[in-house]
Amino acid sequence: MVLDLESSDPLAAAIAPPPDETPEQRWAREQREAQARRISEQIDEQIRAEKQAMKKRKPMKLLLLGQSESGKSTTVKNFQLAYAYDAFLAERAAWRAVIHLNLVRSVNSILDVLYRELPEKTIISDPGARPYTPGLDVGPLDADIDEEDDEREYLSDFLESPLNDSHRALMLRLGPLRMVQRDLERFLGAASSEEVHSGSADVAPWNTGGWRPREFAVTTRSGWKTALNRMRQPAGHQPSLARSSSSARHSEKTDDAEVEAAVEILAACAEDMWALWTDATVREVLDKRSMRPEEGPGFFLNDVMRVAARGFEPTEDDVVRARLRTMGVQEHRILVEKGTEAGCEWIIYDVGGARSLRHAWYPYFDDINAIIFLAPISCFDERLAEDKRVNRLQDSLLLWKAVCSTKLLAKVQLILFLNKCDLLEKKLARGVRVVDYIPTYGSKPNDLEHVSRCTSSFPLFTCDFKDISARHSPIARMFYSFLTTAVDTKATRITVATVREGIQRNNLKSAVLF
Ligand SMILES: Nc1nc2c(ncn2[C@@H]2O[C@H](COP(=O)(O)OP(=O)(O)OP(=O)(O)O)[C@@H](O)[C@H]2O)c(=O)[nH]1
Ligand SMILES: [Mg+2]
Repeated sequence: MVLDLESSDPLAAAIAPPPDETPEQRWAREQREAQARRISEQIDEQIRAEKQAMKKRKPMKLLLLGQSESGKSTTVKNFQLAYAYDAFLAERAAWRAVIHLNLVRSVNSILDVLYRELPEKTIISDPGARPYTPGLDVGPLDADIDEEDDEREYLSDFLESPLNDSHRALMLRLGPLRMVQRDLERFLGAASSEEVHSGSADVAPWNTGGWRPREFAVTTRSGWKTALNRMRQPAGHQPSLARSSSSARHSEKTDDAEVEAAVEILAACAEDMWALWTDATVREVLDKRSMRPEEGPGFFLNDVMRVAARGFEPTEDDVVRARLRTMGVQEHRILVEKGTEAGCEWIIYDVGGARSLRHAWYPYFDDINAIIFLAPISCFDERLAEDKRVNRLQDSLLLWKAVCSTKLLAKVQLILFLNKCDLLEKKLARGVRVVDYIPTYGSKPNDLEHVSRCTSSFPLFTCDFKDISARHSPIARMFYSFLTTAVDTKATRITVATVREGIQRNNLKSAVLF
């Protein structure tokens, strides 16, 4: 049988010339088709030229600013997810050790609190029961305790501790996690430590001459990229020149062995960690101390059975929620992989936000296209880790004021992300009252809508930032602000797209209308 292709292909049949086409009609059709081909070739050529131009164009430079734990690095991860997914995937496995560290840190900080509920005698009276590795310290890692309070509570707790023998046994079984924390911190380097220099470092050291030239500002050995690079080396990789000596190889082997040992200990402790987290008495003790690890950075206890399992592979969400602080300034190059702007390069500078690290920011103010300033809006009732006298929201406002008034940034687009809206909502729902921390809030409704929105009748957080921008910018500038939850990757993808397009066209529309 001969198959009539033309009649069996509906498309060919649809565009085929009519069978009774006259020579004039045929001439006209061929003219139309030639014209269509020319237009199509012109469009192809235009796209090719635009892509070429995109490649040649100067990269867009974006600087992320904000206090520590405001969500800057989390925002970078959202950019990578949206525009450099392959690069994001390449780093994903490397986050495993960081997530493990986040997990043990949560458990150890809970244990610290529980140890304070136990009379000291109880802890040391039964040392043989501790399945500890020699050299392991006993007691809390956290030195940030009010001694007097502790003693007072210790005396009363001695008489009636809510914890029983099975809690004590559980705590002892989880003891090896202290060693795991230390090993992982040593392995990941300085960025893994949450220790901050306390004291009264300036809110914006560049305004008081306290900044350093760029070459001293970049931390090459201790940032989170360095930590991740170490994790990314596959087994049997070629050692780098810097680490090719036999002692370096020896220390690499020790590191690998320690990380593997950490994985084993975590897997062995998984059920106990879950038992600790879900124990009603433990929760009561944490509540009594107003301790909410689930609202803190890098919280993975709800997923402990998955995260502590051997062979755990971090998901996208895990990576976005993982916490590793930024030291110095980290540069991320994002080559847009798809879409009309494929080939366009972005350089994102992610800075360390602690006060003691802000001296490194100033050299990056030069020659940038835009700044995203992150202010964690949920922090109205918290204090700075580096200076307990300072309210975190107040620090963000002062920092915003300093950035707005910096002359070198007068023509730079500033975009404000009022971040951590999810935590703000939870806090307000829990009954934490804004007026208790910001008396001027008065009797207005204590909900997200009123706290975060800027309206003439409820001028709170957003309005404060807007007023500062209007009053302190050297030349008039538009105010762009977004309410964000950077760990919500779906919602943040939309914000990031709006912001990226806006910066590219220098014409950003605000997501919040005023
Ligand atoms: N619940 C919640 N957590 C967030 C949000 N944004 C960031 N986080 C978490 O807050 C922690 C700190 O975020 P980072 O992005 O590391 O903060 P940073 O501003 O880079 O901090 P530094 O590097 O110290 O300057 C991480 O564990 C994030 O997962 C948010 O909107 N909601
Ligand atoms: Mg960071």
